[in-house]
Amino acid sequence: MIEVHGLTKRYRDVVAVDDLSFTVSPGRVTGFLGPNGAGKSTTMRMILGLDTPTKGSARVGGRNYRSLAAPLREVGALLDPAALQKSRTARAHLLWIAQAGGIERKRIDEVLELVGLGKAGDKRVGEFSLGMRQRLGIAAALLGDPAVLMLDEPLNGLDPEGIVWVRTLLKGLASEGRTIFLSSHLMNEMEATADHVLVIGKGKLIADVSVHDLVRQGAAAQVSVVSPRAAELVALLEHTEAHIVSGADNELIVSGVDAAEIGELAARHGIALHELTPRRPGLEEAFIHLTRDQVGYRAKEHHGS
Ligand SMILES: Nc1ncnc2c1ncn2[C@@H]1O[C@H](COP(=O)(O)OP(=O)(O)OP(=O)(O)O)[C@@H](O)[C@H]1O
Repeated sequence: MIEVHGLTKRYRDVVAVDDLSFTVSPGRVTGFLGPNGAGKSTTMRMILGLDTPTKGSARVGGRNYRSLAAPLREVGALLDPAALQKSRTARAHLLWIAQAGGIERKRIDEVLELVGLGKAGDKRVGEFSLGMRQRLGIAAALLGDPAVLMLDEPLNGLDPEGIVWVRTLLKGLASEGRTIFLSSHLMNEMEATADHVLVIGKGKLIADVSVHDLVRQGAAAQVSVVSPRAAELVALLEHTEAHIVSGADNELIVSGVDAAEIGELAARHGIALHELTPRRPGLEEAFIHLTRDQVGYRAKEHHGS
């Protein structure tokens, strides 16, 4: 479990993390979402004792990271896959970390196999693709077989097969009862990977919600409509509750009315439809909706104070 309470980090004139409190529970994958500069990396660095909070606290398994007796066995972390010594082989890199963390040598081959680098152990890290470096970073995080995993942007640079691989790995580790915390701004990938998300903006917590609820509540349902007579359909829809979200050429994205209503309306006027598809809003839309609401709320709050 990760517990963050009132966590704050102020750099000279920037409040990177602003009075943040949350809990990351074991047994599920928790995504950490927020736009660039929202404070995700700074939060993760403070949890790992790499940055000192201006205020507040962060605990892993009930303890401050710096007071953990065997940190690699408690928390595995992937922060910056570029921070590798290029002349070292993958195995030498892992050996260096294992020795510092008091981890037995035989674990190195196990984690190399686990991340699909079994045959690349003796290759120099400098020859690795970004995806291979991510895999090596994950191998390093798993060395101590920790109960908590924290990964900053682990999907960056991975090809689709690599993304599916990380997703399957993380879900499997969560189902063993581990705490999995990963940041990403690839919303759609997060939707398929995480069970729960924490969303931050400008260092503040905006949402702490299950992916299911966020998607369900987050955005209005939309219908995609394609018709060779789209302009006429737009004119007819203007007399209904419909809201045209976007319209390009023959394609319309409509909210406020359902597919059946649009189909009936078109049929009554003899307008052919080439496509009529209800669209389930994704995490990306839900996220945009959520952050937009937050801006309005903040503005009101500011006005009143
Ligand atoms: N060492 C530092 N000195 C000064 N400002 C910093 C420092 N580290 C981070 N910041 C600032 O703190 C804010 C939060 O940065 P952080 O890297 O934590 O965000 P992030 O959510 O991880 O963003 P990204 O998705 O781009 O990685 C940014 O405004 C950043 O410029």
